This record gives sequence, structure tokens and C-alpha cells, in this order.
Amino acid sequence: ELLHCERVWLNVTPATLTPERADYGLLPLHAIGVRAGNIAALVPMAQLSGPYPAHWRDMQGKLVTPGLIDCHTHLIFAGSRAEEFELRQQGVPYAEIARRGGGILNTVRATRAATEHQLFELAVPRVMALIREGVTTLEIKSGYGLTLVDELKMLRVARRLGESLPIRIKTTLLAAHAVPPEYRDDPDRWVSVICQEIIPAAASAGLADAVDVFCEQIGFSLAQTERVYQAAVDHGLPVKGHMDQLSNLGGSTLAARFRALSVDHLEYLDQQGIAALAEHGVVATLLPTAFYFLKERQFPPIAALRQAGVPLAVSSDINPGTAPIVSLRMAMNMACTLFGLTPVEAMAGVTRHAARALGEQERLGQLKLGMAADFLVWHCTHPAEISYLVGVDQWVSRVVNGEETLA
Ligand SMILES: O=C(O)CC[C@@H]1NC(=O)NC1=O
Ligand SMILES: [Fe+3]
Repeated sequence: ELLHCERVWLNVTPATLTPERADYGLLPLHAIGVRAGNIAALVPMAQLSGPYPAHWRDMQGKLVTPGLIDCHTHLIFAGSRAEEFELRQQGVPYAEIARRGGGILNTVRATRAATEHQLFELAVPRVMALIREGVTTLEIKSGYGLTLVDELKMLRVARRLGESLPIRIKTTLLAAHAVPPEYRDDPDRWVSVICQEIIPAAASAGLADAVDVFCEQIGFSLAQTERVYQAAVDHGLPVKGHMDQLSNLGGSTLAARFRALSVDHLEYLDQQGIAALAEHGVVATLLPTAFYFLKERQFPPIAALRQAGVPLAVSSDINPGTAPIVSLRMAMNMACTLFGLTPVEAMAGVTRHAARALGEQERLGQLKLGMAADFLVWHCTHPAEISYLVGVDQWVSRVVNGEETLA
């Protein structure tokens, strides 16, 4: 089947990350061929004899993996919380910083004031940093606009990043990120605006691929979360949740009832929630960078999640408040170092499990015939290096939708 491919990479060592294997799914030397944006051939070199179609490259045995998927980011924002970082390091408590107008609402003010083009320009270097790390699919949330106009503005910027840069973008509406100042006295009315105005507008404009809620004491209650989830489902949108990050409101169980794609953070997830996730195949997304930056003490129940067979994803949670570290591979390293994941689990967490967290498990996240031709050929000699060594460029060929990208 190589002869029908548009491009072929010879002598690669595939790490397939298919679910049948408990390891990287490493195969001996293969040729990988693409056609019409998909993986059209994956053939052992031992079975090959020339001639080979045009556009082939000999990769001399280099490792090839599925493209990395960062399934949870807030990387579109204006302004900076660096000054708050300084205050915090001087010992000023969070509550005092919030009282002074800091926190999420600081970023909301700056993001509302920024134009669509300014937000795009601010986001490009952050996306390019992830592209350099090997990310080929990236989820970006809204949540710093907190008005109909500004939430849609953020989602349009996210869509434009995918149209302008060699990366797949999935968008998530997170209008339920914080209560904007205009609704401080009546949060339920903000939830009504989300359900009756923002979700319908985002859905009909095709701007949102999913709907997320920050279900937390300092965010939205279980009842408010349920209202937003019901509106999402009524408009054909899947849901996900920032759940059990600082306390347990029972959000994961509710999310599982709504067949959520994923629940994320999970430091306070309990056995009831774990059972609900396992029953409905919901992905548990670990966000170790926020745990690290907030100096959290409560670990997510990794062993219990493993025991229950809940798929673990790993993501950067890039955001100006609790995860100002623009690196998926640093998050992989922290998932291993802080949370005790193995490098194999971290790799599965940014490939097939991250794809599932975005509802893309049929198309992305594995090296498998017929799946999207999103893959990386690495200098690395061992797949664990992708979680181990952070900060250096290490891919020699980056392919998205079958096209080799040089950025
Ligand atoms: O501080 C910010 O800007 C976002 C915080 C971030 N958002 C959320 O839902 N959980 C978080 O840690
Ligand atoms: Fe987040």
C-alpha cells in the first residue's frame, strides 16, 4: 500500500500508543505513509523492497510518535499577573490580592479591553512554544471575557489560531469560569445569560466544540453547573469540568451523569466520583502545573484512578493565574515527578487519552491506519526522553494532517 501514498517516511521506530499495548506500543523499523491527511501505510521495513513513491525521507531508525495533544489550556488572555506573583512571594494572601482586584477578574479586565487582533498576537508565541515542543492538537478555552461579545471574541481568536498556524485547535466555552462584576450580587442571573444567550450563540456560530464549568466554592455550585451542562446538551455540545480542584462538591459524579468528555484537576476527587468516571468512560485530566504553582498539598487519587481503569490525561492548564508555564512537556515531567505517573502513562496522557478528552479518540492520538497523519519524528533515543528532558527542540519532522510543517 506504500505505492498509493503521497509521502513516505522510511526506517522509523513507531511508538504507536495503541490501547492494546500497556507500553509505548513500540514496533521494529517501519515505513509510514500518508494519503489525504491520514496514515495510509505502516509497513515493516523487513517486508519492503523498492521502488518507493516520491517525497520519501529516510529517518535512519528515529523514533516516531503520535503528535502531542494539550487538551486543557487557557492560553488566550491579555494582561499579566506577574505583579500578583511578586505580592504572593512577599506573603500577601490570595484573598487580599483578590480584594485589591487581582485574580481572574484582573485578566478579565485586560482581555475585555483587548481587540480580537491583539489577543491573537498575544497568543501566537504561546502556541509556537507548544508547536516547538511537538504539540499538534491544542484545546483553548474562553473564560476571560465574561460577556457574550467577549466570550465569542475569545472563541473566534482560538478558531483563527487554528486557521493561521500548523496546529489543530479545539475550542471550549468556559463562560462559567467566574462571576463577572456586573453580576456579583446575582450569580444565578449570570448562569442564565450563559444558558440562554452565550451557549446558543456559540453553538449556532460553530465557535465552541465543548462547554466547561469551574465547579468550585469560589466558582459555580453543583446546581449552577447542572444548569450549564443541560443547556450545553440541549445545544448538542459535549461537556467537561474543572472539578474537585480545591474541594469536593460532587462535580465529577454530575459530570459523569452528563457523559462528560473529561473532568480536570481532581485533587479532591473521592471514590464515588471515581466509580462514576469509570462507569461512563470519562477521562481524568491531571494538571500538575497548577498543583505545583499553587503549592497544593492534596494529591489527586492517582492509584485509585489507575485501579478503577479511568483513562488519565495530562495537560498544561496554561493560564496567567495558576499555571503560567507554557509547556506541555514540563507538565508531563511534573505528572511523573510530582504525581508518580510513569513516562508511558504520561505519553498516553498526551496522546490517546488526551484525544479522548476532546472527543477525538477515533481520529487522533495513535499511530494507526486510517487515523489522522499527525506525528513527530524525534531525535530522542527513548520515548521516556519526551517527559524527561524539557526545553530543547527534539523533533526532526512534524507532520499535521499529512503535511510536513517546518514551524
Ligand atoms: O487564575 C486564573 O486566571 C485561572 C485559574 C484557573 N481557572 C480555573 O478554573 N482553575 C484554575 O486554577
Ligand atoms: Fe484550567
